[in-house]
Amino acid sequence: MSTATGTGLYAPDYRTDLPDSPIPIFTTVASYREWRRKAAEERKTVGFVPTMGALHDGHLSLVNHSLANNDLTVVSIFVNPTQFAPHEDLSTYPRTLPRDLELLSALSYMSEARVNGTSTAASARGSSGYRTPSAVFLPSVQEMYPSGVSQQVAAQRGTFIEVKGYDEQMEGKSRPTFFRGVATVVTKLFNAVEPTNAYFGQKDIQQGLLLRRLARDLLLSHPDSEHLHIMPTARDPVDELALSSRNVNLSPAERHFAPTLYAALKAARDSWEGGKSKDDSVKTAVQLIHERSQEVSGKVDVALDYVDMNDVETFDVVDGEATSTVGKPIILSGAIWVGRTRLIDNIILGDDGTILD
Ligand SMILES: Nc1ncnc2c1ncn2[C@@H]1O[C@H](COP(=O)(O)OP(=O)(O)OP(=O)(O)O)[C@@H](O)[C@H]1O
Ligand SMILES: CC(C)(CO)[C@@H](O)C(=O)[O-]
Ligand code: BAL
Repeated sequence: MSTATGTGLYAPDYRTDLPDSPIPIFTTVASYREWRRKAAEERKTVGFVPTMGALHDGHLSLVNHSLANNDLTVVSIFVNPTQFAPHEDLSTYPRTLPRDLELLSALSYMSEARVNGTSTAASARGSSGYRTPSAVFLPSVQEMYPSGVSQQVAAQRGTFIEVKGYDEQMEGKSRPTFFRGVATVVTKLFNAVEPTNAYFGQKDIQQGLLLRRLARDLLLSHPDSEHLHIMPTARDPVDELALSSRNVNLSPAERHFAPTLYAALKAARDSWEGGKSKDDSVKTAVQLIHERSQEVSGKVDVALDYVDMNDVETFDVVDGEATSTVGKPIILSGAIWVGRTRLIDNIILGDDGTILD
């Protein structure tokens, strides 16, 4: 696999060196559109799971949701340079395409028609009743950014999308150019892929909600905001660490510590649901992270980025002493550095059924 060193963007050129895969791979927008046109002629629904690769069971849970609810399922793998700040980990972001393709190829969903033993299988693959991922979209950096690309906002040229007022809290506060990059690339991916439904993970809750707003504000139809689904976070079955591509970068000691973030959020949730103020609830989480980091001092470097509670609609920070917001959905989220790996997680307090699918 060659590296497009000329761009300095650590972009493998998959068009020249593609691993074998039983799933059709489209490396250009034109070739994908040809396939998409046929799907439209056949009136097939298309589910879409955008990813940056290094797939894990969290991604696969999104793909399984798509397989269950659409005739066809497209997965994109694109490590988007513009959502990484210049000092962030674009160069070391895990890239595991051959394994990603193997994992996707092993997925299979038995459609209801097959389960019920009827012969009217609404299947994506002939009449067998089994649905498997239909296509992998693997665009190049050059095609995704025809006007050129830079991680430095000041040096960027061409069209970028910003979702004003919703990209500066929580993750946006720590990563001020992150959502500009995400909103831009996802708009491009939506334009190329033209999905009926798109699937995102709760682990990146601000991203999912911001993209719903983008779909609404830009009057998108593929997908419209109601077809942009946010699915629950998949976790390690034993210690509940949120699955994440970057977890592979954790040392054994760091991996052991990593579930502390979710434990801290759960402690804050219990405090809040027990009637304590927002300030006290957040303090409970921060205290737990602090105590556990003392226990591993000298072995694991831990740095708290933030723990906060934000309104699910406006993303405004919940008023410090208020308990009057109980009953209204709130994002309780946090980020910590464990060694050189930044972990994020969240819990929705009082989800009223409008946030997660
Ligand atoms: N544990 C998870 N459960 C459900 N969805 C997830 C999980 N982790 C990631 N996703 C979702 O998968 C999609 C692609 O995410 P991405 O490729 O960035 O993986 P990631 O694990 O979030 O990587 P990173 O290490 O960058 O956080 C996003 O919609 C993301 O929210
Ligand atoms: C949505 C996304 C694929 C855009 O690059 C990325 O932010 C991610 O994987 O969460
Ligand atoms: N899932 C979030 C991708 C990122 O951190 O860049």
